[in-house]
Formats: sequence, structure tokens, C-alpha cells
Amino acid sequence: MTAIHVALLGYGTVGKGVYRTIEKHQERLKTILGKEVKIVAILVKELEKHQWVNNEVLFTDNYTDIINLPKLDVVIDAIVGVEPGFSYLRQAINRGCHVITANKEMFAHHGTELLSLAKEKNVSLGFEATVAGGIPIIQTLKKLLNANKVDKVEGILNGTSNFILTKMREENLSFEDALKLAQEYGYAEADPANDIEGVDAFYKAVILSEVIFGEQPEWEQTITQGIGTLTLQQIKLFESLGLRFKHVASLQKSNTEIQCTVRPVLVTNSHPLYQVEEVQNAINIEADIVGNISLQGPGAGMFPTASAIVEDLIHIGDKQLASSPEDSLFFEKETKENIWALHGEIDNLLLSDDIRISKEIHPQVVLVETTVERIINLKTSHEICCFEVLGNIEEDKVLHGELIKEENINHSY
Ligand SMILES: NC(=O)C1=CN([C@@H]2O[C@H](COP(=O)(O)OP(=O)(O)OC[C@H]3O[C@@H](n4cnc5c(N)ncnc54)[C@H](OP(=O)(O)O)[C@@H]3O)[C@@H](O)[C@H]2O)C=CC1
Ligand SMILES: N[C@@H](CC=O)C(=O)O
Repeated sequence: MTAIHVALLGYGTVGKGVYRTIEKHQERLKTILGKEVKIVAILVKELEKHQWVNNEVLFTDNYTDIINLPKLDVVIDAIVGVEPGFSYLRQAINRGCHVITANKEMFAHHGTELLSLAKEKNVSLGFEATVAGGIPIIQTLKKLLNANKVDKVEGILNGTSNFILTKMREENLSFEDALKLAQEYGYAEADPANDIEGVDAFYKAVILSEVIFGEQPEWEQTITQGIGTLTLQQIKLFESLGLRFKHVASLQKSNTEIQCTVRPVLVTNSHPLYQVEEVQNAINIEADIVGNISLQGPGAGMFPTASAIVEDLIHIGDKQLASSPEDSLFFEKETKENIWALHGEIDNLLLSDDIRISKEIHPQVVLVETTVERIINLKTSHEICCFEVLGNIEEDKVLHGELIKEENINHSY
């Protein structure tokens, strides 16, 4: 069985979560993807901070060592800041690797550019983890709300802020102590300024805006306020009046522009965000056909974020099982080798042990029969069509019918 070779950029809260999740759920991933997921390299900033013992994984502070690895299929970005993340992912895409990122600051600045480069290079770019931690909001918007027109989204997008507000109100913690706890749990960024000043939630709103409206709000026009100025006294006073502070990001498109606000607001106990506590995030979507939808879940932390990243990895795998070889992303670099054309019917095609026909062959090809001896019969209703083989077929093993290597096919059909 071949493997999916993955490089992990960053080995902090998120990077460790991804590494452990892949290790722990290897069998499950193998079942879903049909391949082992191998972390072949990890990038960190300061090598001396880490004690790495697994010699099978390249542990380095030099990205050049990673991007020049002979086998590399996927690069996962779990580092911080716009650079070097943007340049690293651009290199990875240019090399033909699929990429996945959790780095919302980088993606809010350069997501559009990376997406168009990924399209040009026919690789996949997953960014589920950039918004609302473990909540599958990006895939929901991209894949499950296509006929709907989304008019508005509103939600809590920063886990650290919500956690701090909850701890101050419920446990009378000072702002500083609540923030310290959020850092210990791995919710806050290494530099938490973006969390508490509302900038992190703004980046997430920008990414959502691109997904929903295909464009960003004017950055300078956006009102961005954090929770840093709220005092324990204010929080307690409003609690006694039945009101809670929530840090809310809101996006709405009018005829001419996208309105975006990110700020603390007071909500009553009938508001859907009132009960969203601790590190939870929640997003309310207003769409014209379905009406209102709310998604809620952990908005930060090691495993919720790893979950979003690993789900992105699975979605790259989905493409591999797509119905035509052109959609087969994991194997696109090998297609010339692996694509065969079928003409008429093939009886008794013998496959040796290292060969299998990809699960979904061409829609026109029917896999008539598979026996334990790995002899298969194929049939096409089309004059001639292509399908993919993982491995090599010995042409002399085809007893009947006609099987042609892709480079020998006349593509005029
Ligand atoms: N924490 C969370 O809940 C979530 C975080 N994110 C995003 O995921 C990314 C990672 O977050 P998190 O794991 O919390 O951050 P951490 O600070 O815990 O870890 C960052 C990792 O990246 C490495 N790193 C940082 N800068 C560089 C660089 N220039 N070159 C190479 N390696 C570098 C660090 O190396 P070293 O260990 O040597 O310092 C460290 O291993 C961020 O972009 C964050 O915004 C997204 C969703 C949730
Ligand atoms: N610091 C962020 C982490 C997830 O995006 C947050 O607290 O939401």
C-alpha cells in the first residue's frame, strides 16, 4: 500500500494535535483513504526547544529540507503570522503539493491568491481550521448551502475572548488570570493581542466573507473592537440585569458593500448566543431557502483544531476517489503511468498483488466481476474510455479485449 506523505509546519498546540490525531486514528484514516498517512517531516522555529526522538520523521528548522523531500504529497501549515507561512505554502503549491492551513492571519491576507494558485496547479487547499476551530463551517458553506443565498452571518468566532468573559463572570477571575488560563489550555495565540483586540475574529470574518460573498469587506471600514476594555464590575453589573457580554462578529451584504462589525455586545437570555460559553464558538447563518441555521462547537484548542485539519485531509482523499482520472488528485502526477484505456470488453485481466483498479473507475466502465484470484472482467459501453490503475498492468496478461496505454490513445474520441 502506498502512503500519503505529509509535512507538518509547526509543532505547537495545533501541530501536536494533528500529529497525535493522525497517529491515534491511523487505522481509521487508512480505511477511509485507502492509504497510510505518513508524517515525514516537521518544521519548528527553535529546534533546541524540542526533544524529538523519532528518526523516521525529519524534524527541522529548515523549510528547504522539507520542500526538497523526494516524496511529499501534503503540507499542513500550523505556524503563526503572515510570513513565512504564505511563502512556504506558495512553494508547496508550486511543487504540486496539496496544502491545508490553520493560519487565519496568513489566509485572511493571502487566501484569495493561494486559492487561485492552487486552482491553477490543480491541487487542493483546505482551510477549515482557520475559522471557528472544530466547527465545520467552511465545508458547510461551500458544499452544503449552494442553492441558498446567504444574507447574513453572525457569531462568536474567538474562543479565547468567550472563555475569558465566561471565567470573569462565573468565577470572578481577573482579566489577566482568565487570559493566563486560556493560554495554558492552548486557546490563545502565543501573542494574545489579536485575540483580545478582536483582530483574530476579524480575520475569521474576512475569510467567511470570501467564502459567502466571494469578496472581502473593506478592512478600513470595519469596526473592530476587542474585550480588553471590559471590567469585572461591568460584566457583573450587566449579569445582575440579565445581560451577558458576548464578542460577536457580524457580516451582511447590502446592495453596494459588505458590512462587517466585530465587537462586544450585550445579549439577553433569549438571544441564541447567550448560552454559548467557555471556549465554544457559534455561528448563525441566515439564508433565503433554509432560513436560520446555527452551528456551535469548540472554537479553539488542540484536538478540535486537529479535527478540522484532518477532515480537510480526508477531503483531499475524496477527490482521489472521484469518478474520472482527471479529478484524481493524489495520483495526478502519475496519471500517464496509470491511465489505461479500455476498448470493448476485457475478459480475465489478471492483476498481480501490487495492482488494483481504483475503486471508482470511469463512469462508462463496469467492473463486471472480481474473483479471489484477482482476475477481473471489465466492460465499457463507450467506444473507448480511460480508467485508472494503481500499479502496472502486464499487457500480456490481458487474455481478451483491448487495453491501451494512455500515451498511445488517439484522443480524438
Ligand atoms: N491554538 C488554537 O486553538 C488554534 C490555532 N490556530 C492557528 O494555528 C496556528 C498554530 O497555532 P498554535 O499551535 O496555537 O501556535 P503555537 O504557538 O502553539 O505553535 C506554533 C508552532 O509554529 C512554529 N513556528 C512559529 N513560527 C515559525 C517559523 N517562522 N518557522 C517555523 N516554525 C515556526 C513554532 O516553533 P517552535 O515550537 O520552535 O516555537 C511552533 O511549533 C496559528 O496560525 C493559529 O492562529 C487555528 C485554530 C485554532
Ligand atoms: N486564538 C484563537 C484560536 C482559534 O482560532 C481563538 O481563541 O479563537
